[in-house]
Amino acid sequence: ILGGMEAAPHLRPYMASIQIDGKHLCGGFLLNEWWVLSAAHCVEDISPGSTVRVLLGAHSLSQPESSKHLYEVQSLFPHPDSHPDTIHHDILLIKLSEKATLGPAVQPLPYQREAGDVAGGTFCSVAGWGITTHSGRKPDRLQQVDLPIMDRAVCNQRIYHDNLITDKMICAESRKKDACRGDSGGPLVCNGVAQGIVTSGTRVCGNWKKPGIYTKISSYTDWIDSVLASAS
Ligand SMILES: CC(C)CC(=O)Nc1cccc(-c2cccc(CN)c2)c1
Repeated sequence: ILGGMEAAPHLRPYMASIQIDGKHLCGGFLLNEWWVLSAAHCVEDISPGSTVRVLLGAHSLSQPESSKHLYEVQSLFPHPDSHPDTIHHDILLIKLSEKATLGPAVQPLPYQREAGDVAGGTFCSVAGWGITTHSGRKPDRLQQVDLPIMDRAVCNQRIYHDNLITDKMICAESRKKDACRGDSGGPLVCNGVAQGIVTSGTRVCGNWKKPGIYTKISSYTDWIDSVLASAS
């Protein structure tokens, strides 16, 4: 997260750290006791031998916290139409190997099921353990930032993303404040509801000419329901 601040500890109890061999890779968030939502690009480069785990209940990645619990993963479901070299359908469902123990620091986050667009100018928030500087500084503790949504028609102008943004994506402004490497997969939360998932998009951070691109969750509710029904 660029241009943000340290989050209040455990006030975002849905936040997940997706870890490979004990190292933070991406964000994610808890849908219910068995399932976490994240971004497909997060798992595209995982070698067969490495182990994916999900850390819940954390504020600090390194310090012991009574609410922290590292969960094994039963299965990964990247969207079937996701692809390493496109930004479409960048969404991933993760089934935990055991039911997450809920508590004050571990809670699911409701997500938008109804079709429709968040109005341009609406302030939403993003949180994550992604880099906080352009030089790649990695925070130990969860960071957050508030960002205004950018209307899709504006975001598709040539000076911005030049018709790259589909109706399955959301744009948010990126001037100085932005999500960045390691924040992919985290939720874009508007009025307490997850509307989007952080995607790497053009892999640029903090440049107003390249607004942040978020997978629009309400475009994928049928897919989410079908995976949860098939794998539960
Ligand atoms: C998918 C990961 C395993 C690899 C990765 O994340 N790369 C990467 C590199 C540079 C910027 C970003 C990035 C993330 C989130 C938002 C944005 C856009 N502001 C960029 C992401």
